[in-house]
Amino acid sequence: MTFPVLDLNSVILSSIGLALTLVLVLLVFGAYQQKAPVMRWAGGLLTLGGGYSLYFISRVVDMDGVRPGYAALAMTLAALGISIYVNGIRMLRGYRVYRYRSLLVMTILLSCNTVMLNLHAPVRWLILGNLFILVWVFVYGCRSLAGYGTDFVAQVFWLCCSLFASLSLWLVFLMLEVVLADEADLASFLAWPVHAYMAAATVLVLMAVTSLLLLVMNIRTQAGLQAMATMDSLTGTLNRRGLQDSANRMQAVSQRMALPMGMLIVDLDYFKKVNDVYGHLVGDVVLTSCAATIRSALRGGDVIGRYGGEEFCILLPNTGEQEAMVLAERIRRTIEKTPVSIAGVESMHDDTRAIKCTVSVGAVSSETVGYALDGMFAAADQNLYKAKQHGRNRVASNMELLMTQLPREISRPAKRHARVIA
Ligand SMILES: Nc1nc2c(ncn2[C@@H]2O[C@H](COP(=O)(O)OP(=O)(O)OP(=O)(O)O)[C@@H](O)[C@H]2O)c(=O)[nH]1
Repeated sequence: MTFPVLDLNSVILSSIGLALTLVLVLLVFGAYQQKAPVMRWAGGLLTLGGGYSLYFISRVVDMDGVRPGYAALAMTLAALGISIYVNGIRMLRGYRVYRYRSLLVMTILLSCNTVMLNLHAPVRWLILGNLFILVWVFVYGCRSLAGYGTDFVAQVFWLCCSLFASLSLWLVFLMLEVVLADEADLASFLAWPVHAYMAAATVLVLMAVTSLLLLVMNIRTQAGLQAMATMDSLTGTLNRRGLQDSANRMQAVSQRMALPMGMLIVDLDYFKKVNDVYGHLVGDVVLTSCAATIRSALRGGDVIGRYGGEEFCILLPNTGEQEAMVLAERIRRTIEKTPVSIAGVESMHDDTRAIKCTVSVGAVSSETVGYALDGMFAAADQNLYKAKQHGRNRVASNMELLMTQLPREISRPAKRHARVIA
């Protein structure tokens, strides 16, 4: 077995490359530490540009054998540029910078280049090898930007993007080789290797795929933002804004179709005590759990949202006041008989395992107050106040003689507990 002879030029160039890279890395990750992220981003682009300029210079100037060394150095700089670029974007987006990983990539790149140079590998091999690493750096960086590998579509998107980028670069190299060659003419252009055409076709396909994926990602982002803007993060119900949107839609449809629309405002009783006695963590668990319990008592089509701190509003399509009362009573009873488990939650009373909760409900429907939403909200609030005034853990509506008008499902328990107030 014969060992390759060390090429002095390559070793010197690689060492210069290593030193330069280290200096640049230190510069960027050290001195730039306190400066604006956009500096890193711009620095990355500049380094990238510098790397490729160096490569092109090495292609134009005839340097007898030294050329591969320059190509390797240029590619290393290019990878460094991409690395800084990705880190710059990470900073702009408020993520942590990959310091040591970037250094690792640079070291691997330089080691590979040095080995390849000492093996007297042809320039094209060197370019391909480096492009491969560039792809890796780019994919790795972009993967992290796309959310640490959680979103498959984002991953595929960035993979396609990086393949697209590296294939495009390769095509540019091939094209420049033809243009820079002495015999550059149409014949030599047409005599391009088949793989160049294949690469071109792949680039086009990748372009289409990436555009499509970008579209999907944008739609998803839009949907995510929409959800974030209209959802209450604690309870998973709609927030006030989402509730208002839904109420507007439901009101418009109900009015157009001359259907009744119901509304309930459900308020947890003595919730302040829960917070004071058990702490806010338990309070949050109670809120979340009650929201889930209320949701379980609703029908498909009913809409629930968090109206205030411990208040929920429920919109009921095609529901008159009697039916609204039935539902309100069902919610009241369900909450009453479903204690909230707080096992495992950090509490100020470690011996308590479950908390019994009750709710008061104000019910209203368009039948008694009309379709104007402000009027409905106000009336439901007033009824809630009435329920609280009469001792809590009960339901109140605008209707008179409610007890006799209620259907059987509610009238018996309602009579028994005398909790429904007209
Ligand atoms: N843990 C927690 N507490 C909240 C949240 N939002 C509001 N609160 C608390 O809910 C409590 C509401 O107290 P009050 O308005 O006095 O109502 P209450 O104690 O339920 O009394 P009544 O409604 O009259 O029965 C306050 O202590 C708020 O701090 C929340 O998101 N999490």
